[in-house]
Amino acid sequence: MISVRGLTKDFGRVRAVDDLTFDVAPGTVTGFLGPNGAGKSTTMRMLLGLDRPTSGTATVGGRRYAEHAAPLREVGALLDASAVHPGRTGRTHLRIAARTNGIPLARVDEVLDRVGLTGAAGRRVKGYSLGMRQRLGIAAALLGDPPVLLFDEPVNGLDLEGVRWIRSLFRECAAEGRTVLVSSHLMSEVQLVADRVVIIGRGRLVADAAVGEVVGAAGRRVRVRSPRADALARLLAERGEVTSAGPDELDVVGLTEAEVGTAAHEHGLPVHHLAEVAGSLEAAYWSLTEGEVEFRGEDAAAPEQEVAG
Ligand SMILES: Nc1ncnc2c1ncn2[C@@H]1O[C@H](COP(=O)(O)OP(=O)(O)OP(=O)(O)O)[C@@H](O)[C@H]1O
Repeated sequence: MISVRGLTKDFGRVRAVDDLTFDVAPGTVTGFLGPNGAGKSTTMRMLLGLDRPTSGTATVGGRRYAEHAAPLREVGALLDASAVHPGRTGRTHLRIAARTNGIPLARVDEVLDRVGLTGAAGRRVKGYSLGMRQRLGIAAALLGDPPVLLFDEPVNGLDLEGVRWIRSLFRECAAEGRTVLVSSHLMSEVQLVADRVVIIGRGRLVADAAVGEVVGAAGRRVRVRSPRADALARLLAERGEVTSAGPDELDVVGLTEAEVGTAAHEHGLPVHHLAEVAGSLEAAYWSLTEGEVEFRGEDAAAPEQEVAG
């Protein structure tokens, strides 16, 4: 269980985290989202005792990091996969961590196996690819078999197979009853793997809810294509909210597929395509964090996903 209460962190005049309160429950994967500079890393660092809160508390299992007798057994974290001595082998890196934390050495080979690094364990880390370093960082996080896991941008540097692997690892960890908090800027990735999301902007809480709830709030719509889109738009505008989605294409909010199809049919307007479009986490994220972003391109449009059928 992760518990954040009134957490605030100032760096000089910059308020990086601003009165943040949320919980992350065991048995779930929770995505931790926010624009660059929103305060995700700072929050994670405070959970790990690496930064001291200006006020408020960040606890794991009911205690601050420093209050745990054996912190690696309580919380495992992947923050910066490059923070490993390059001259050491992967196995040596983990053995040192095990020894200094009173963890049996036999655990080292178990976690190497779990992250698929057994074959490379005897090689020096400087020869590792970015993906292998990520795997080593994840092995270190799992070393103490902790009930709470924190991952900061864990997908960075992983290839497609690595991404699939890490997705299933998160799910397995949650199924084992662990609390898994994963920060990411890859919205589609989070939508695939997370049960819940905590979204922050400028250090403040923007959303803390189930993924489905957040996506639902972004609003589903019906997309319809017709060679007589103008006439159809006039007709549908009497009943719902209609916007142009491209040449001959409309998006309709407030009507079902059946209502759009029936209305078109009744007025003899041809329809070449008709489908419900699901709101994506990305669309929800943009609408929730609008105004929370300090630096953003002019046309950061949010792509949507079409629901099959
Ligand atoms: N050690 C520090 N000294 C001064 N300012 C800092 C420090 N660490 C973070 N900040 C500032 O605090 C704010 C939050 O940064 P943080 O790295 O926590 O955001 P983030 O959400 O993790 O962003 P990103 O996705 O870019 O990693 C930013 O304005 C950042 O510049």
